[in-house]
Amino acid sequence: MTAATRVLVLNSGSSSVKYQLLDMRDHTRLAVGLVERIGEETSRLVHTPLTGDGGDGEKRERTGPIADHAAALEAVAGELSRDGLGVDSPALAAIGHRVVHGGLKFSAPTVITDEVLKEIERLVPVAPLHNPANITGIRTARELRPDLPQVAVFDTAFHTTMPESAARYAIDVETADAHRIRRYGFHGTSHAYVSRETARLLGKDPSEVNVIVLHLGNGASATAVRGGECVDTSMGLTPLEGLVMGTRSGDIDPAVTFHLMRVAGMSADEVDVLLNKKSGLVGLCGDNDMREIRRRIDEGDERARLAFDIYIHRLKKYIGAYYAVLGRVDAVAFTAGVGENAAPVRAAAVAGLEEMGLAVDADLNAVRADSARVISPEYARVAVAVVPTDEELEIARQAYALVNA
Ligand SMILES: Nc1ncnc2c1ncn2[C@@H]1O[C@H](COP(=O)(O)OP(=O)(O)O)[C@@H](O)[C@H]1O
Ligand SMILES: CC(=O)OP(=O)(O)O
Ligand SMILES: [Mg+2]
Repeated sequence: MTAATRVLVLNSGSSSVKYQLLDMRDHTRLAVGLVERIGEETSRLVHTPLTGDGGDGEKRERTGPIADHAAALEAVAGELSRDGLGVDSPALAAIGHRVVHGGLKFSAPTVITDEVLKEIERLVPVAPLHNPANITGIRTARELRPDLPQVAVFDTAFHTTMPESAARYAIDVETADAHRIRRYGFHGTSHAYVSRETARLLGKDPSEVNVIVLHLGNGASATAVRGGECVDTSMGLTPLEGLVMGTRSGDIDPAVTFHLMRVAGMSADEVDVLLNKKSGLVGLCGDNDMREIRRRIDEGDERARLAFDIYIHRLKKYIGAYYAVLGRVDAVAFTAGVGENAAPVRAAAVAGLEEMGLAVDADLNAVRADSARVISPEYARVAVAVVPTDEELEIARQAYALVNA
């Protein structure tokens, strides 16, 4: 009988599923893929079986409507089967799931029982774009392999070390406690992985370094990490607080909400949709993809320019804030889709911060690479780095460690 050493990881987002199948003996990727634009006519599945020696197999791509997350996961299971990597394989040790909101209960990876699933469902109102997709992923995977441990790895877990001074909102304590209103933070799996990889890049132990991690994807968040532990993060009760994002506003005066309800006659749900789906970059200029925004700026588009400037202004404020929170900063790490790929964002975010020891070398910043790298000049006191995130690998590691514990 084959030893069960593989882990399938499902990272279900609001309209996408990213997945990886890994062999945990040496962390070899056996297949990677993505289903995007779920629920639209132009859904796209890209599946790549990998040869195991680091080389890519033949990439398979198909477009056409995929109605929902359940259908997306069926399609993924089908693709894996075609390569002899089906979820029915006895080599599979666990399925690891990214779960965005774990509330107060979960600060570590957890084997999913009916009880755990119920708690994840209870948290839907505080992660309306994310937890429902995660739940569908879990249900579908359970139906496919009821015998296999399904492990939840929570975005919120890494942030449970935040001191109360950072985690509490300055609102009435009884009301806050009655409704579990506090700052939870998200993207924790990425912040944990990237802060560790940044320490490694500097040749130091994570316990020795203070890092500001800037996870800039569709959702975006900043975290202040002191000696390997999160001490502050920009997202709050929900993934809406903090930085300007693709479709989310990030920080606003909370009074905007009741102003919109009282004066503009909007319902709570309408405000929710406005701030989560019609704000951020898309609300400011109609596009949420940083590539498209840069292209428009190059053509002289003023709205795209303003959207970019607002995005950068907020980012810079958080760098300054977390510098102050940490007192001493060893590195600022850029990660996720925008952070890893958009050199103009990195350059603009630290421009003018030389007095704080922060600078970017234009040539190093322009290099395109898949590996972690320092992009600050030799003389700079603080290392600025690009550190690719790997939420799937981190989820696989945690899930595998748990089932083997
Ligand atoms: N080459 C690139 N240049 C600039 N931005 C990019 C590039 N590639 C991806 N992005 C940005 O990354 C975003 C997606 O980031 P990602 O981390 O994959 O997000 P998520 O996991 O939240 O879906 C895209 O919306 C786009 O704005
Ligand atoms: C929590 C969150 O914002 O996740 P994502 O960036 O995947 O939307
Ligand atoms: Mg992401």
